[in-house]
Amino acid sequence: MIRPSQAFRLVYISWIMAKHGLDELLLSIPMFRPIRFLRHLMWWRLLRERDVPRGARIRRALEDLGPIFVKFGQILSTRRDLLPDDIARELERLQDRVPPFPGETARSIIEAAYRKPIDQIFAEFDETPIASASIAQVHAARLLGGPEVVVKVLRPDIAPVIRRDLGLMYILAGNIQRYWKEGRRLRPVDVVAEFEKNIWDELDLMREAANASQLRRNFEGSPDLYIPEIYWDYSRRNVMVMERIYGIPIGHMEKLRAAQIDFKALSERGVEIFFTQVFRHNFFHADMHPGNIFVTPDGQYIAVDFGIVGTLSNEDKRYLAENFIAFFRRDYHRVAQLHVESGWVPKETRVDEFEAAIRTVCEPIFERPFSEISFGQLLLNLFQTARRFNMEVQPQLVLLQKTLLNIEGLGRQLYPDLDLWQTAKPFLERWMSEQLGVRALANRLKDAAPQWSEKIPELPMLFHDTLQRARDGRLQVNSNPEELQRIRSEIRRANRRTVAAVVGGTLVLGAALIKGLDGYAPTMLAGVPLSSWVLGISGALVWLTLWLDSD
Ligand SMILES: Nc1ncnc2c1ncn2[C@@H]1O[C@H](COP(=O)(O)OP(=O)(O)OP(=O)(O)O)[C@@H](O)[C@H]1O
Repeated sequence: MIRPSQAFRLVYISWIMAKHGLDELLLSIPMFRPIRFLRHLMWWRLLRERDVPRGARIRRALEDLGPIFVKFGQILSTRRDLLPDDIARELERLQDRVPPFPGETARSIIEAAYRKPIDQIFAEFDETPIASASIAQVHAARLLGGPEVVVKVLRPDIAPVIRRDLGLMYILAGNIQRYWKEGRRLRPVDVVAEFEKNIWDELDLMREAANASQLRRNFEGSPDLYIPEIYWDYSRRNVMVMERIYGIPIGHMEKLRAAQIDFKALSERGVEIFFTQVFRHNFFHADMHPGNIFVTPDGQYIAVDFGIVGTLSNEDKRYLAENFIAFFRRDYHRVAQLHVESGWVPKETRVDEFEAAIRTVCEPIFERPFSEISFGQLLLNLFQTARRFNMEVQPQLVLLQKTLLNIEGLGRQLYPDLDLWQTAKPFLERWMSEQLGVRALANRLKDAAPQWSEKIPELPMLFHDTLQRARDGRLQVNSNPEELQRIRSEIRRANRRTVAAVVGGTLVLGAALIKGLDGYAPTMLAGVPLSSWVLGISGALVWLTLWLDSD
């Protein structure tokens, strides 16, 4: 059911879409058909630039619809596996820059979060933000103890706006899915659901602080990457305080050149850091846009903004590494086989057909020199192909592919001849050899060693205790209750069968004896020979026992 506030917003959305020439798209949805005539009242349709490409029109509409839609567009731009290229490229240009909220508001949010006046926390607090985005803004400050920090403050009242806009996105996505055949392929409702999860996560700065702490620990003492420290005592759900860093923004090539940075080494280090995060730490910074990366004069990277991170399962990592290696050997058969063996595509997929499809999309890529090949593009092509063969590409893999594209973009901007494969290959091959074969087994045993060293000293006592219980008849084996029940009724049945056999056998034997004696002088009971009584009763007993047995 649509609420009145949503209805107004829906009319506004329709208005904006019409303004950017997206009305055909909108009016193909039956819900909007009754207002089709409004189109003719929109005089600016006459002024509209008819030759503006559709991607640009969509981008402008999202910008007009506000920061939540802009954020949605940004995330959508990474779904190149779903979107046509022209639209994805335009959406990448969406800027998440919105007017800052007043510094005074930031101050009162901080005071409410700490329940004390701001001057009891900070010696200095700059009310003019360093940066302001749709979810939060960042202020420079200095703690009373002396260290320089930045304070990230969540936008006030952002949650209701997100809730309202998400509600509308679901309505639109539901209608697109229902009524627009071409749109169905894009799985709009799933896309909105994924966006919803991400955006709520970003509203908890404690989560971002925890991500930062984990990354900092992973790179403790590393000369390659520095992560600023989080001041936990001052971090809340809507306020986060961290060490202020100074570095040259990665996009400022002139400044990097002036600092005599070795661009080749820097770009290769970037790739290594990424692969280390994915394969060794299993935790990667997944928002690697240039605004979040800085470089120190001695060539060390610094990263900020930890709202989005990714992790991969061991299977995902194996999948990636094996696929990359097979790809670069141009062993498409192996790539196809890997997908079927691991169940990523249905078991009944024809390996030869899948192989041919992969070859078709990948061969043109290998036409170029290795130094120009993009891993991100390669993965993207693979995902697009695999999707045709019903592979559900997991969101964490899409996140990884997007980050890979960012890293490559940055790397090549720093050093256009960067040979990604040569940089990554030794790393991947080493990792694979650690996962497979004797070395992998040794590693796994080594990993399990601490548990073994705890358990082994307990073994003699355990052994002794078990034997003692067995001797005293106190040994109990715990199994699952259903299994125990099954075993119990089986034993009961066996017992009944034994009783039936013994009772039946004894009575029959008894009857035979009596019959033998009866032969000479039959003993009568109620006019029937005793042997017949015994035979009858034994038969009835055996029958009764067998009947009970059949439960
Ligand atoms: N520790 C820090 N030291 C110095 N500057 C920082 C620090 N953290 C963030 N900044 C500056 O603030 C800007 C915005 O920070 P951050 O990216 O964390 O905010 P955001 O709201 O997530 O923005 P966006 O979503 O646009 O990336 C950064 O690009 C950087 O210039």
